[in-house]
Amino acid sequence: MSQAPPPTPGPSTAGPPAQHTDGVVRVEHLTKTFGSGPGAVHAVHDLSFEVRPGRVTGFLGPNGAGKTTTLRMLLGLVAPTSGTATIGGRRYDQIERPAHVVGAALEAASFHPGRTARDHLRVYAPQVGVPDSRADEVLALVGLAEVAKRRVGGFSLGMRQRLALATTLLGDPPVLLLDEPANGLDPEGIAWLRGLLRALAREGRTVLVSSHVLSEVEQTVDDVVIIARGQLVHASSLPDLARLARPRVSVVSPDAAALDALVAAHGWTVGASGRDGDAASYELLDVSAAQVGAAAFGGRVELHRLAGQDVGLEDLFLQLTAAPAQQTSAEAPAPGPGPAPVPSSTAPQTDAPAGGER
Ligand SMILES: Nc1ncnc2c1ncn2[C@@H]1O[C@H](COP(=O)(O)OP(=O)(O)OP(=O)(O)O)[C@@H](O)[C@H]1O
Repeated sequence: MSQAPPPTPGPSTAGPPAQHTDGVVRVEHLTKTFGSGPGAVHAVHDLSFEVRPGRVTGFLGPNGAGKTTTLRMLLGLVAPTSGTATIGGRRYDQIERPAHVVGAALEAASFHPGRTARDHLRVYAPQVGVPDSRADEVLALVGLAEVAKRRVGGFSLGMRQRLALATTLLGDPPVLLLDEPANGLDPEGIAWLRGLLRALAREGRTVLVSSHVLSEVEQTVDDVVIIARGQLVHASSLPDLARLARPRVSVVSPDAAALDALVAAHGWTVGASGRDGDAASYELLDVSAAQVGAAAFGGRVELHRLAGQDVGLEDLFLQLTAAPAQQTSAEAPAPGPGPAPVPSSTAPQTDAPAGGER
């Protein structure tokens, strides 16, 4: 794929200036239940978070966590059961000239296969209220200038993703909501996307990017909002999330009593423990294998296993999203400039078969 030049979407190139917005995306006690009764699907439950301008925020969660439903509520495509979702303090239906305030790319956009990339954008340009020439500007921004006259039917998934992104940029919006934009991009394309999103945030835009894989956006995002089962599990800056990743040591001794005493004497934090006859196993947190090994050697405790593990961010993400939903950002040191977390309810969720509103 060809590289796009650095993005320079300025208001002067995109028609009339956007209406004033502080660019803050705010979700407050947002709940969406599809259907009712025993078949109801609790897609989003009492979800609250805030996304700030000038930063790229990863909106993360496993498949079915409720990311797309939340984005659809922000865009007025799905009515919340309760709670509010606003952009710059307004609900989507209250925003005048919304294409100049928020650009959104949800799931795989559908394009007329017989149209060229340029024509696709020229169809939208008058609706957005920008001149035709804006089509070529945004094609250049997303690295599609060379294929502007090719029919979209022959485009790869990655090229379609770029075209979807170009469409969102037509109105030069200060807020971008992108659902899995890295989907279908090759590594070079992902590196390119990272550069573009970071440049757009540097210009002061609010950039919210959803993904079900943290590692995909780890090098792109400043902040993370992590959800699971429709509820918030963590919101902070990325460095604060990284601080939650705790080193751990797995240790096994055939002498359970001796290992119990050693663990108790050192006051190590026990993540998990088990028994097998006279043998004991422990998973210890915030301690290194070298420290445990030295203590066992000094205390003459026989060990049959000693293994240290650094918990990577992806492991942490899996742990957070696998556990019952709970707010963990309070554990993180000084939240810094990340998204403001709002504790979510820990009411149990029931996943029921889909059906109802789309
Ligand atoms: N129109 C609908 N009717 C019924 N259930 C729905 C509807 N839309 C979404 N759901 C359900 O809501 C839950 C959340 O779905 P959603 O698409 O928001 O999750 P997601 O985090 O975006 O997942 P993915 O990463 O797979 O896109 C899922 O159980 C899904 O099946």
